[in-house]
Amino acid sequence: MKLAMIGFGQAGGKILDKFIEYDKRTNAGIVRSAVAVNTAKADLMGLEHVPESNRVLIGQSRVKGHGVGADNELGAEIAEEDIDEVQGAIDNIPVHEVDAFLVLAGLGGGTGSGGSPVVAKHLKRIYTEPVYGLGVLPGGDEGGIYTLNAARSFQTFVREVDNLLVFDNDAWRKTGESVQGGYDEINEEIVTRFGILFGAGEVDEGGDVAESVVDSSEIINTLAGGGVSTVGYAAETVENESSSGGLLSKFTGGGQKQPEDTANTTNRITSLVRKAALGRLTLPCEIDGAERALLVTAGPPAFLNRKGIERGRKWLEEQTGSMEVRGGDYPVPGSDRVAAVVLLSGVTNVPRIKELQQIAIEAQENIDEIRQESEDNLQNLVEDDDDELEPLF
Ligand SMILES: Nc1nc2c(ncn2[C@@H]2O[C@H](COP(=O)(O)OP(=O)(O)OP(=O)(O)O)[C@@H](O)[C@H]2O)c(=O)[nH]1
Repeated sequence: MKLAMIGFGQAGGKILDKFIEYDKRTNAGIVRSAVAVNTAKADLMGLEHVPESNRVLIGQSRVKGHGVGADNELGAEIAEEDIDEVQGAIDNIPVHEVDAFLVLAGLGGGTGSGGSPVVAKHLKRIYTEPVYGLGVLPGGDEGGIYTLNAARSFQTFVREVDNLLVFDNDAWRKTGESVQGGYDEINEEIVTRFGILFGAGEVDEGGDVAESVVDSSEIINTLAGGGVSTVGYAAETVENESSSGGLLSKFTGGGQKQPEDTANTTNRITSLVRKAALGRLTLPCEIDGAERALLVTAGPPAFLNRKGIERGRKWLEEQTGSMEVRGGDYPVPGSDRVAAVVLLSGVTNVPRIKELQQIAIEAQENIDEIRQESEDNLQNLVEDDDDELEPLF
C-alpha cells in the first residue's frame, strides 16, 4: 500500500527517515512521499533520507528554530498558525497515487505531540484518502510532563485520525536501559512491523502471486472504524534455497526450490501466528475484544500456504472473539525468513491507555482547581480593592 508519510517532531522525523531507508533496502514500495515537519532546525538537518526540499521548519517567528521544549500547547498553536507552510509541502505529493496518509509523531514531546493532531485534522478536511496516525508513547522514566503531553495528545489524535497505530516505548526499553539508549533498535522494530504490514498490500502484479495475496483494501478495511491498533510480529529463519544471498547456493545448485513438507509449512505458520499475537505487541493489550484483525504471513512463496493462514485466522477469531479477521500472503521470494504479522484494530482492553486516560482526567481536574483558585484569588483582590476604596468616600 502506498503511503504519503508526514513525520512531525524529532521522533516522527527519525522514524520517517528509517521507513525510507527500509523501503530502499527491501524495495517494499510503501513510502510514496515523505514530508518532515519540525520547529527545531537541528532535528531537520539531522535527517538522512527525507529530501531536503520536503523538510519544513515551522514556528520560526515564535521559537527561532529551537523547538518548543516539550510545550505541546505551543506545538499545536504553531502547527495551526503555519499550516499553510505544511500544506505547501503536501501540495507536491501526487495524492492520486497514494492509498492513505500516515502522520508519525512521538506523543510525549511538544512539536509532534501538539502538531500531529492539527495536521491530521487538516488532511481529513481536504482529502478523501484515509488519514492514519502512528503515535509513539513515552517511556515511563521520561518524567511527568512527557506522560501528561502523551495523555492529552493521545485523546485528540485518536479523534482526528481514521485509526491510531500505537507504539509504546515503555514496553520496548530493555531492562535497566533508558529508552534514549536504544532508539535505533526501537525504530528498527517499528519499521519492520509496520513495513511488512503496509508492504503486504504492495506486491508487484508481475511478481510471484501467492495463493491469497493481501490487498491494500484489506488493510484499509481492517483499519476502518477507527480506534486504536496494535501490531504483533514473529519470524523464523528458513533454508530458502532460492534466497538471493549466500555464496553457498552457487555450490549446492541453489535456485532450485526445495519442496517443503506441507504439514511443516502449516505448523510453522500456525505457531508463528500464536507467537505474534501473544508475544510483545507494539502496544501491549489483551487481544480479546479486538474489533477487527488482519493476519499477514510473509516469506518465500514455497514456505507459505493457504492452510496455514486459514488455521491462523480461525485461531485469531477464537482468541479475539471478532468475526472480522482477514488474512493473506506477502510473498518475498529472496527472503530467508518466514514472518507473521498480526494487526489488531479497535482494541479496548489496554492498561496503558487506561492509565493515560486517568492521568488526563486528573490533570483536567487539577486545571479546573487551579483555574478556580486563581478566579477566587482574583475575586478576593477585587473585593479587597473595594474594601480599600470605601473609606475614601
Ligand atoms: N521510538 C522513538 N521514540 C522517540 C525517538 N525520539 C524521541 N522519542 C520519543 O518522543 C518523545 C519526545 O518527542 P520528540 O519527537 O523528541 O519531541 P518533539 O516533537 O520534537 O518536540 P520538542 O522537542 O518538544 O520540540 C519522547 O517521549 C521520546 O520517548 C525515536 O527516535 N524513536
